[in-house]
Amino acid sequence: MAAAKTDPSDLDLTADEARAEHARLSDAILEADRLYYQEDAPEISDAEYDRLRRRLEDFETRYPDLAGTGAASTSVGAKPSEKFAKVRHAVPMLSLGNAFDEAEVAEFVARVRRFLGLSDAAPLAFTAEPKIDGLSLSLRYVDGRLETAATRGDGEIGENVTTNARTVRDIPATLAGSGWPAICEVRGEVYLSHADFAAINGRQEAAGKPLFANPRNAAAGSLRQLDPAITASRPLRFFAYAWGELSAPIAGTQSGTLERFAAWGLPVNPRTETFTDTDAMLAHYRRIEADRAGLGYDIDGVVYKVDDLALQRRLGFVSRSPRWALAHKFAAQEATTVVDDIVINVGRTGSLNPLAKLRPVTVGGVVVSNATLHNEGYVKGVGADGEPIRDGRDIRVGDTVTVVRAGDVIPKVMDVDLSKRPADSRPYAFPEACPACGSRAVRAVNPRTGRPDAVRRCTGGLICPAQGVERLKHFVSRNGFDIEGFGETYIEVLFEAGLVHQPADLFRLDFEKLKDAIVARREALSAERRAESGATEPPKKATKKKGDDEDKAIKNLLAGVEARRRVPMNRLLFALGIPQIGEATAKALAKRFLDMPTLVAAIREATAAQPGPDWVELTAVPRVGATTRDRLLDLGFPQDDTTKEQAKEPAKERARVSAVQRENLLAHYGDADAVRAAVERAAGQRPGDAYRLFADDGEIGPVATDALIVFFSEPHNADAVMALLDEVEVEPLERPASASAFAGQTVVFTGTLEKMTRNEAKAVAERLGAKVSGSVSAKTDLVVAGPGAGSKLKDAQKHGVRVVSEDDWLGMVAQG
Ligand SMILES: NC(=O)c1ccc[n+]([C@@H]2O[C@H](COP(=O)([O-])OP(=O)(O)OC[C@H]3O[C@@H](n4cnc5c(N)ncnc54)[C@H](O)[C@@H]3O)[C@@H](O)[C@H]2O)c1
Ligand SMILES: [Zn+2]
Repeated sequence: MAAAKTDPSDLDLTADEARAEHARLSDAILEADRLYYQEDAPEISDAEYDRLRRRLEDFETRYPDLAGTGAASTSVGAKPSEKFAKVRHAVPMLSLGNAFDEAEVAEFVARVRRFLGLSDAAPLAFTAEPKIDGLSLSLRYVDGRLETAATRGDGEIGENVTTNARTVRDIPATLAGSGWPAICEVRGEVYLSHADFAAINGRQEAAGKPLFANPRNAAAGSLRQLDPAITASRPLRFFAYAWGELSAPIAGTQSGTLERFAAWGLPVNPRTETFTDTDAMLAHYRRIEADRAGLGYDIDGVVYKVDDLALQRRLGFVSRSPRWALAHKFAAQEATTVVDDIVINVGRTGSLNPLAKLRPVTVGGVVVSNATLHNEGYVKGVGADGEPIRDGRDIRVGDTVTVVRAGDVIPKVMDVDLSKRPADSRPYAFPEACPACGSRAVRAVNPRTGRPDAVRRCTGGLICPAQGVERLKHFVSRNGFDIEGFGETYIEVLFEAGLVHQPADLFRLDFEKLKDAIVARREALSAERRAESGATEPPKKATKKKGDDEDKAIKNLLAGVEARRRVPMNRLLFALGIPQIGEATAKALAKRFLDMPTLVAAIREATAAQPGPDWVELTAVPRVGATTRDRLLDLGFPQDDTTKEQAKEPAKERARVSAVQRENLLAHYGDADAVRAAVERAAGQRPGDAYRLFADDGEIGPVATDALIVFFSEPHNADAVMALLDEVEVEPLERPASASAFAGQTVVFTGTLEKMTRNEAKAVAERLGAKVSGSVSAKTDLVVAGPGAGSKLKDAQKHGVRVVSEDDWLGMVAQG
């Protein structure tokens, strides 16, 4: 096969040493396979994995006695996960032989010709197809209808993912056109676009869930789900390029088959071409490699296949792969360099993102000098609790590291070469204050695991310039202050102009300042446009008419702000954008604490009455509620809750935990002794009542309590809230009136409303229990019409729906 790249030190191994090394390689490959295929979470790079495979092959060439003796020598993929039903493939799903340079491709072509007894001059066609970096899927169509979808698994037996595959839009439920065999097994690759991958990871991050390392893992993780609703929410894509069982032949060539696939509504990769000339084929490979970053999805090479299916049959298979195909992989997108510095970027959601400043190095043709280090957990080797972090790399300034680029995703630091670590290096001290605003930065405890989150976040949400724009947009948004006219653009303009840093600033705007900022922005924009179009003449003066319109718009903005100086407490709380405080929690807080000074004082008291870490951890054990927790703290963890004798004793009886709780406690702490010790420690760390007022309220709970404490402990935030309270008047909780005369009615607003904005009108109607609709039908109960109402008014008359003026409506509302 490939030119042997044997490590010279392999040459003089004793038979025992060779066997041991062979076993080590085989184990390393099987473990990497398990992590990659079963867990969708590889721990080594693809290039590194390919090196292991290649070394195993070379080893077996060098020591023929060992050939085929390790489990990895002939394995494909990994065993199907037990989570799924199994599907036996009628035709096995194999791997592909690899080539890493052009000489190996030439060798492959020569080998095929030799095997077929063809002279160098005899024509021989190959298809060249992008090698999509996703996961392969076999779709069994019976009479044109999708019957089963299965992953590759170990090549013989795959996982049944039919329900999930049906949610993938690229996969037709029925084949289009005609002429497909009654049994038609279509194979291809499920993948994710770069854009969708980024969106999924964005959502994972927002939900505090682990991020996917790359689009392939995200695609595999999304398809291999027990809950098809999750698969359906991920925009998976599909390309067809192969087949399994067919009850009748489709075409005589690979390319002909792909054409038929396309006619049946199966997506086929548009960059597939057929070549009879090796040089032209390699030129195609280079073009695809050059276009790689712009494709929008990951590919890791080009697959060449003998086009003629009769010749494919003659060529047959070697152990893991067909003899008629070859995967020509792209040059490794990785390189080794030194970390000169580690710096922190603050993300728009306040995450402290570590970035490695690298000694510049060329990776896959691009000079790289920055690479992401993901989060604090990744940079560090051990967590605050002293436990090693699962994916923690312990990366230090001065370290020699491997940098990997995948598609157009930002380069990342993968591995540290510990043998090159300077003797005086120190673990990186991750900052505990936000570099953008100086507020404290904390790692929230994950309520599901009781462990700190891998990401550290700035707590200065209301004043942090790195997050400011996002926080302010949230503040004015519909479910927050709902300030009429304040779209995202205005917030950006005012933030950039330095007029608005924190919510209170919105209420301190005046006409002149606002106008200056808007005019400056408009002039900057038109200057930019002129520079782009190369025009040289000076800007036109704004006309009088335009100026008047602008003044009117600014007045309207200010009126929108004034209209919100009175705000229900729950809206204010939600608008602050405190992590974990959604609309429901904001309502619960407003219900319990009635006004802001009372709430702030209660949070201060709760802060002083906080529990110790062991109490918090106990609280995080799933299904252990406040009542059970307190019983445990009072009475200890029971020896055994199953014997009747013990259950009779009143104390033991009261200390009982349910079977599920017991199991969860044991799973969390390890064994009964560990639970007992933890409960004892927690008993000494109980919080005061001021804390429990929040934490034991079913609607607030410990997670929100901690988030409030973190938020209000940051003086910047507390000051910003006080500044806001100086500007606005807080009303008590906003309640939906269920018994109103409008409950359950459908109301339509039309024409120009003069006393309220559309949003306000809608909010009022909804608060009274009405449904607001955009069109008039026989089901409409009431139309509120302002001046200029048109077709909706006609519709109302047609359907005999009651029509009232805005004033009438306000009168009706006032009466309830
Ligand atoms: N990082 C790790 O720990 C790790 C572990 C295992 C595997 N891997 C990666 O997987 C590769 C080997 O695994 P493999 O056997 O799954 O893949 P392979 O590279 O040997 O190629 C076979 C696969 O290519 C895919 N493919 C994409 N486009 C194709 C096309 N047009 N025609 C045919 N096949 C196409 C199919 O899914 C097929 O199963 C490694 O080279 C490595 O990149 C990485
Ligand atoms: Zn900050």
